[in-house]
This record gives sequence, C-alpha cells and structure tokens, in this order.
Amino acid sequence: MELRDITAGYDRRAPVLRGVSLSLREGEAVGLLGPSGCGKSTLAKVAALLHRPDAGTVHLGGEPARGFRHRAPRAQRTAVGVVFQSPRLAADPRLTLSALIAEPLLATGRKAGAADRTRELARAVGLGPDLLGRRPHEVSDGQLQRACVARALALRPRVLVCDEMTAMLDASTTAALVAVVEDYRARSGAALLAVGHDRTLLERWCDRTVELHGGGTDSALRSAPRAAAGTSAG
Ligand SMILES: Nc1ncnc2c1ncn2[C@@H]1O[C@H](COP(=O)(O)OP(=O)(O)OP(=O)(O)O)[C@@H](O)[C@H]1O
Repeated sequence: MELRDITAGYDRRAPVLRGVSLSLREGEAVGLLGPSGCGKSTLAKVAALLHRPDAGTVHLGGEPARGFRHRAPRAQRTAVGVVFQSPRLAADPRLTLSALIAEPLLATGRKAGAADRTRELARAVGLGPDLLGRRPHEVSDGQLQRACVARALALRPRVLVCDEMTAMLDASTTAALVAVVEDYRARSGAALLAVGHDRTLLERWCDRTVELHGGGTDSALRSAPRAAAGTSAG
C-alpha cells in the first residue's frame, strides 16, 4: 500500500494532514505513533478507504484507489481489513458474535463455507462456541474485540489497519490479539498499519515505527527501525 502526498481532514481550509506519504511493503508491519490529535486515525481511515483525502493518492497493489467509502470498489474495499479501538462503537449491537464475524462473508456472496470459516476464525481469536451465540452486550470488551479482529480477517485482507486495537484491553488479551494478527501476517504476507500510543508495544510488534507530527501547517513522518533484537510481539 502506498499513501502519496495525502492532504486530508474535515475542513478543506484547515486540513489535519498535509502532504503525508507512507508506504507499506508486502508483509511489512508499520507502527504509527504521534501526539493525540495529530491525525493518526485520519490517516488510518484514508488507508482503509473510509475517508476521501482532499489531495494525494492511495495505491493498493500498484493500483490507484478508485473510490472511498461506499464508492470504493468491492475488490479494493475488501482488500483492507480494519479494527478500531472501541468494539462497542464498531459492532452492530443486534448481531450475535457469530453473525458479526460472518457478515463480510455473506455480504460478498461467500455463503458456502461461511459457517466453517466463521468457526475457524472464532477458534483463531480464542472465542469458544458458547460465546458465538451472544450479542455484544452479553460479552466483555475483550471478547467483543476478538470478534472484531476475526471479522476483519474474514476476507483475508492484503492490508490490515489496526487503529488503537488494544487500547481498551488488558495485557493478556492484548498479547493474544497481537499474536493472532502476527500469525495472520506471517501466513498471508499481508501488510499491517498499527496505530497507537503504546510506543513499547508498537516498537516490539512492528518492523518499523513512524511518527506523525501534525500542527496545521505541515505534517511530517519520521521513521525508526524496529526496537533492539530479542524483543518479540506481545
Ligand atoms: N469526524 C470528524 N469531524 C471533524 N473533526 C474531526 C473528526 N475526526 C477527527 N477530527 C479532528 O481531526 C483531528 C485529528 O484527529 P485524529 O482522530 O485523526 O487524531 P489522532 O492522532 O488519531 O488522535 P488520538 O491519538 O487522540 O486518537 C483532531 O483535531 C480531531 O478533533
């Protein structure tokens, strides 16, 4: 994925991001750090094709993004999986965890095999069958976030964007979900953009970290390689 010269925000006269470029190679994990409000989530939404930049381009597998939000073509939209910080805001409260995980499969016409794939994904994220029939208000934040990660992986995305995925989780759920994402990345060759405030976690987890500096008049990214050898995810 390549983000080229992205200018984006919510008011064209005062963009949050100005001329930000970032590329993720196949299989690469990049951690995105920066002070609160500098535009990390905005950049994550642009990368996930959920927010149209005012200027600049997003390339996926060498192809320019042909639209954003509902205008993104299905093949490009499904190539990017997203996990947000708050599963309570992200998850439809009416769906069971099973339906939540299966929804992207059914919405893209993959009905055959959807039940098996849902069980496989649930197992991978550590959700037992007893939880799959429950709705969001009947499970913990950690259990719900596990379902959201499973859902994000359902269509085998080429890029996974995790925006503060672990911010609301305890240490053991954080470690478990980082391990799930890492296992998927290792097997699939997908790239990862992980946004967060936990520098220690991102420096251990990712191949490199980049620091976004907002500030209205210009935004810049500074790169740093992975933390010293010997550290490992989770
Ligand atoms: N939907 C929106 N409408 C208007 N302004 C927004 C919207 N979303 C974010 N902003 C503003 O854009 C700026 C950047 O927000 P963003 O969420 O991208 O920052 P961030 O670096 O992810 O912050 P944090 O680390 O606190 O999550 C902030 O000033 C924020 O108030």
